[in-house]
Amino acid sequence: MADETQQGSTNEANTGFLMGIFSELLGSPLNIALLGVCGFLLYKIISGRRNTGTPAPKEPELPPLKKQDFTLEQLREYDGRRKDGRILIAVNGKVFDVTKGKRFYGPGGPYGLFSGHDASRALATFSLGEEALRDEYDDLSDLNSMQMDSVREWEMQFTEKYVYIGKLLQPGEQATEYTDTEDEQSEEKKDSEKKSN
Ligand code: HEM
Repeated sequence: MADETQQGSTNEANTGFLMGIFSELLGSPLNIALLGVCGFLLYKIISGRRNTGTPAPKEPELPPLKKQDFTLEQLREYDGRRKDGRILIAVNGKVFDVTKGKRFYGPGGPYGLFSGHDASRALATFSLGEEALRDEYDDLSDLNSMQMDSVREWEMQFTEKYVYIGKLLQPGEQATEYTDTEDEQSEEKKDSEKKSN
């Protein structure tokens, strides 16, 4: 009996706690807007993943890109709408081929605005607004240490998942002349990644 009474008050406490979180979440227009954005992103990610019944014909994989560095202008060409649909994104000064993540970064995808851009500031500040994507080279010098840690974490995630193509060049910086051996090395890395997947 005492157990039942205790159980009852624990349930009440839990319900009260959940109600508290719920009213906190819906308590301000900003929170409601953020919940809306998150819901929209989840919807986009889930609907991009959902099987429609008839499997889409598999698109041929693009040939690997030669190792090379990019200026911001050159990077912009790779937004998934031009250049055979290839998509490149820079994170913390490194350019990655994210074409295989087309459902995220392709036109209409939840993170499509990053395509052909340096996404470092947007990722560091958890922002999906245009203001986080600069037209000029962004040295990120105004970000705080937590935001810089976050950029480095994203860089690690991208390094694990996608192929690194080259550096994002600062204004006036010369592009590196990569040798064919370096290209072969990145090919070998890609092959061994494919085998381990
Ligand atoms: C709060 C709302 C958000 C929700 C619910 C959400 C949800 C998700 C989920 C479920 C995934 C994993 C998808 C998968 O692996 O299948 C994902 C990946 C990702 N999200 Fe979000 N997200 C949110 C906000 C954001 C924001 C604000 C940014 C950037 C500023 C962001 C950037 C990313 C990136 C870059 C990926 C990785 C895609 C990849 O693997 O290449 N997300 N998100």
